[in-house]
Amino acid sequence: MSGNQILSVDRLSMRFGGIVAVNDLSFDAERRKITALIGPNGAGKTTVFNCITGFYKPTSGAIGLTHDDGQAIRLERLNDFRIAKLAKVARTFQNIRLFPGMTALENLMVAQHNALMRASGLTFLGLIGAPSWRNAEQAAIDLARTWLDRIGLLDRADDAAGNLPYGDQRRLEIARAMCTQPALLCLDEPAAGLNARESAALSELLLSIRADQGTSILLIEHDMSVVMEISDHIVVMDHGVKIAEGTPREIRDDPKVIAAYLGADEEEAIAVMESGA
Ligand SMILES: Nc1ncnc2c1ncn2[C@@H]1O[C@H](COP(=O)(O)OP(=O)(O)OP(=O)(O)O)[C@@H](O)[C@H]1O
Repeated sequence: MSGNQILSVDRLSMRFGGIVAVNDLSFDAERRKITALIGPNGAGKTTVFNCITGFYKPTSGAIGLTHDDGQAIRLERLNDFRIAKLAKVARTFQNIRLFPGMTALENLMVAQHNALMRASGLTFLGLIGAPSWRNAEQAAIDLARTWLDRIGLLDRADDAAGNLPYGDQRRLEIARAMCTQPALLCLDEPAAGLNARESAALSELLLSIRADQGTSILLIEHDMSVVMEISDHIVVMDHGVKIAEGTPREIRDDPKVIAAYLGADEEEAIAVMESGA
């Protein structure tokens, strides 16, 4: 870690009645890097996302986000709307949540609703067609079209989002999140259900977002080919706790991680590794 963190999760815990979904978890995500949060089913990954994005109020712990200009924001004190607006954290969900009856372009325009409402003077300037509103609307259309182009869907701008192939819908969701111009992009299993070609396109898109926009990315993903290829840093959870963190190479060779995925203990995992299985 370079000390240039955008996100700092400090001793986060989340309980649901008797279930401890996240237990005293601490990790950092570095600015302009891709950090992956991995672990077996039920490890607590989505719960961490829900705490970061304000869908859950953590039982205890702190979640700090620091903008480029040094402004520090405590996310656990804000609701989801303010986290999106003030902290500029955007997310996607495990299940696609596009507006299926709206066009691809319209889905990207909706994402810019807050900026457009401000420019419209809360609709008045929009109603009279003021130049400031028209400029803002054109800028929103341009941004939406830029992202459609980036994901290879410009020629399908006017098609209903629900009619697009599954892999295209996944990329459209990411484009929609990017239209909010986030500082931190949180993606919950973006490769779920994708074939090998679509997964490769996704990896390419995420690497280009990191390189071109300088956006910091936090990624939950079960597809290890994607995780190992694009992550700068990996945090591994099991049963609500962090069991390892490091580079893809360090994580790949960690017996604790292999044991967690096999549902075995560490010694069995070492035996599996040594057997070359
Ligand atoms: N709202 C909730 N109420 C009760 N229990 C919950 C709630 N949300 C999550 N849990 C429990 O917390 C634990 C962690 O769940 P979580 O969905 O965070 O895991 P995950 O690592 O994201 O799993 P997966 O990879 O399967 O999506 C599970 O035991 C789950 O049943």
